[in-house]
Amino acid sequence: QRPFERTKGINGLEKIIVRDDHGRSFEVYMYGGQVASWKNEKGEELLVMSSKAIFNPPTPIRGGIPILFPQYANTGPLPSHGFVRQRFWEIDTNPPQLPSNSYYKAWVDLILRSSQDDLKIWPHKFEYRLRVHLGPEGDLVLTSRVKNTDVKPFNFTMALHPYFSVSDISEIQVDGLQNLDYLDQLKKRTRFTDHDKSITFKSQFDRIYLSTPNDIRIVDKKKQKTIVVHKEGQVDAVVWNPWEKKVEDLGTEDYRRFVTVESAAVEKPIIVNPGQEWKGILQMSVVPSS
Ligand SMILES: O=P(O)(O)OC[C@H]1O[C@H](O)[C@H](O)[C@@H](O)[C@@H]1O
Repeated sequence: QRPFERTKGINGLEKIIVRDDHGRSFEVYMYGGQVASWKNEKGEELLVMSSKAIFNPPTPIRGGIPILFPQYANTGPLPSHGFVRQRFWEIDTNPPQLPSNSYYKAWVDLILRSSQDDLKIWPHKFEYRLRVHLGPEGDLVLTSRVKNTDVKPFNFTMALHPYFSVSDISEIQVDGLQNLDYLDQLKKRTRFTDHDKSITFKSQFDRIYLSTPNDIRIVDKKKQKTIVVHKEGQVDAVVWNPWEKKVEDLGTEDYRRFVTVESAAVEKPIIVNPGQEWKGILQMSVVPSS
């Protein structure tokens, strides 16, 4: 394994920096296990951090890739989006092997175990293992493994919430979600079917697409790039842009620079039996397009 660098980030919060041999890199904060940066070989940042992000626990960090677990949004009794984005994760020094272990060149393994306090709000013992790695082409991959270390089954909803950098929100389109059902979060999660050829953005947008294909594309004509979002083990996808809606810790013009396309499990909670493990993959790559 390439050694990773453990250093102090904003406000003294600890972060890990991982680089590969081609000059690509990513950064993960121990707080939230949250990826805060992903750069290609030219040093270009591919994710967005809010210009007003607050690096002060227990406030969640606005930007990068928050992990929303064990509850997506306010779909249950927990605080919105669960609590792991507000916990301090640890380095996983002895992670169980993944099938494709030899393929990893630049990676880090983190772990979060439920604490006594967590058990008071969500009474299920778990271990959440997160591997973040750079693939051979500079793609960023998050492998999540959630183990039930308790004596009874539990279920959860979740999402990985990347703030993808785009040239301009009004210039991009999202492809791969045509003819699917979605829950419109701006209409009390009413169910509709999307008959548009592709998604474009003209105002606030907040939808949970249900049982989607594995690949979704964010086409950015201005940048001549396409971001491919590939997901496994999480059947839904959330697409969000707040537009003019006031978000406390987001700069007023920040919404123009990002879109979130989230790998999610919302409609059908994931059930994990005692001693068993759920695995999900989110792979993000940027490819040229005309
Ligand atoms: O403000 P947060 O709790 O970080 O949530 C940010 C956003 O997350 C998701 O994308 C939801 O679909 C949105 O409804 C929500 O506004």
